[in-house]
Amino acid sequence: MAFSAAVLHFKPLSASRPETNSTGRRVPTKKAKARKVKSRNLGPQPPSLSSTVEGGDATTFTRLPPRDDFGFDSLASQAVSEVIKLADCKAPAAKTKKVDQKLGGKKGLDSRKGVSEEKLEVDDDFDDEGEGIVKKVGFDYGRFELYEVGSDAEDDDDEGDDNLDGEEGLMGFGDEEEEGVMEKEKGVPAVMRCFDRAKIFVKAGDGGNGVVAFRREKYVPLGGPSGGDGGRGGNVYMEVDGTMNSLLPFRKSLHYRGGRGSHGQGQQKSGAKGENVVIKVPPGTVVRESGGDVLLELLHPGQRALLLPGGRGGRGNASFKTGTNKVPKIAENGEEGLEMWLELELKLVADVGIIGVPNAGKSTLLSVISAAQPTIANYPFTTLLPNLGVVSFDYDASMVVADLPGLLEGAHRGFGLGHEFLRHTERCSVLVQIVDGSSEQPEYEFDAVRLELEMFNPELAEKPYLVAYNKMDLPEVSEKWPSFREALQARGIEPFCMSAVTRNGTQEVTNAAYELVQKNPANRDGMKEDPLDLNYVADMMQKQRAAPINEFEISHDSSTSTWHVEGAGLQRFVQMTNWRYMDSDRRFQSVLEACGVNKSLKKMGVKEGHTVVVGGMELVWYDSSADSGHTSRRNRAADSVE
Ligand SMILES: Nc1nc2c(ncn2[C@@H]2O[C@H](COP(=O)(O)OP(=O)(O)OP(=O)(O)O)[C@@H](O)[C@H]2O)c(=O)[nH]1
Ligand SMILES: [Mg+2]
Repeated sequence: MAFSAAVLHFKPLSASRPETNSTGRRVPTKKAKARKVKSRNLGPQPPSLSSTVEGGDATTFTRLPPRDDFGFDSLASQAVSEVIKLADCKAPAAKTKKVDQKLGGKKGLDSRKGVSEEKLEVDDDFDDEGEGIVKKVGFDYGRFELYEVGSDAEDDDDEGDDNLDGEEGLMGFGDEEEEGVMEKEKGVPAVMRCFDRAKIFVKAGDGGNGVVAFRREKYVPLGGPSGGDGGRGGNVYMEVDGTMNSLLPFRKSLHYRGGRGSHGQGQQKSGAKGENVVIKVPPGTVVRESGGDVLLELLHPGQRALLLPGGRGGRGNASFKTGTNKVPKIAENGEEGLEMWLELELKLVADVGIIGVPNAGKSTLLSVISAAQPTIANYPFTTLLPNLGVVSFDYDASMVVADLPGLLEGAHRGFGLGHEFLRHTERCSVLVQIVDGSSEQPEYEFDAVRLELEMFNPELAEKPYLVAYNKMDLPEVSEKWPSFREALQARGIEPFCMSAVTRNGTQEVTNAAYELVQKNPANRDGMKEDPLDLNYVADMMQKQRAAPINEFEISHDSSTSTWHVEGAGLQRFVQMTNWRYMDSDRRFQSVLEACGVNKSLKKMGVKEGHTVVVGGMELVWYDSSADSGHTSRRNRAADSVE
């Protein structure tokens, strides 16, 4: 019980050390009770739920006080917070489901039935207006312009009219229209929104606690400390799974937590490691910290990145044995695992992207040049989610081709399937633009799609591309081919013609696309760019966490006479301090002294009785140079123990 007077400046309020007598039994005192009532909880509490519960198993060898000394009130409060956490987790999921159902039901864009319902509703009211637009913009999208009218009519009539105004429709858009864009995106069915975006919560496992134990064996007197270390918490990994092609699985599972490390045991047994969590994502996934920067881009199947390392296991008392302290009664809590919210975004990784207005024959082309079997039908927006196909050539070469959903005027502002899929073209090295030969004015259609690309992202318009005029098997289409060809040749573009249905000319288009892919290694390389160190995120986190303990900041609130000492290293030290053990207090004091906290506080003018908050732990300052000096403090300390 000999406390070093020179270091005892603080007395922890929020986690009082259990009072014990020389046999290790707890002797409750009035003072101890009073202190318990006074204690305040700020931030993370040093004694954790599991340390109290699970650590109990290992205490058969120890001189720990009985559990009820320090357990139940904190246990109860922890249990409650656990329940709240679970409820919190469920709430957003339930909410999302409701919203999804609502949107799916109303807009009905994700089913064929929904599409026809929407059209019927709109056809009666807006038929005339619809035709007007078609003439103004100069090409016929068939009936799909009615989506715009329908969704606008529902949300905001005026805005809908603006958007349908031909000239403005392509170029002009002000703030009001920008707001409209947001509304448009909300109208996209959930399955499409979740196809390439997700938000998830990840948490690495907490480390297990170390324990205090002593060797008890016949014929081995004074066996010495034998408390084992806690096990490491489970890591969180992210791995690219080549068989996945969307982020839809994340709609249902939002939370990913590494397993907790087991606590140490007597006889120097270390706890087992916590279970790792591996989050599978499709190739082309971009990982961002929620609302922050890009952390990772995962492109190739099999790539595995360590995102969050599990918390370190706390050391048992066997690790604290020194020449001067052969019976250490101290062990650490396991380190808490890091946690964060992540935003995932999927950008398709394909060599060639097939773009064009709805119904142009994009899916038909993919189906004839690759083994992919996308849905093909004679109505716009058959393709809602991109399809990927691998085109193999005779000479052991292949390329990945993506059939993207139809683009229409205003797509850059979110119309039609808008932003959702323009983004996918960003990763393609080469674009193949299919022009629907059966449309009234194919040249206008060609221009409109190019304009949309440019408006969304000028870099897209600069990508190498080729033009394929489709549906040549129809007589009226082949009639228009010479004029279309001339129009494009006049602008220095040499278009291809083909019939996707009869496969005439498709081979030429694929060969030309492959040549373009080969000629543009820059794009291809850019796409396959690998971050060399996939564990960079974990390293960064680890670095932040391992901040030196002597790096801290002190702020003073004079109205409440409170001093706040903040630093990542200190915070971690406080979290890992297990206040149940007798020597923890002493170690805590000496660390504060050694890392310069006491000195800095004295310099800044801390006075006896002031509150000092260190890493969420609230303490009261006792001045060592006060009248009665060391002796009185020693007495006070002795009082509280005996
Ligand atoms: N006659 C003829 N019809 C074609 C040709 N290519 C496609 N079609 C037809 O055009 C319609 C639309 O074809 P899709 O391949 O679904 O068109 P898409 O561009 O994928 O359409 P979305 O997915 O809605 O954007 C289908 O009925 C096809 O049979 C062609 O070369 N000739
Ligand atoms: Mg399609």
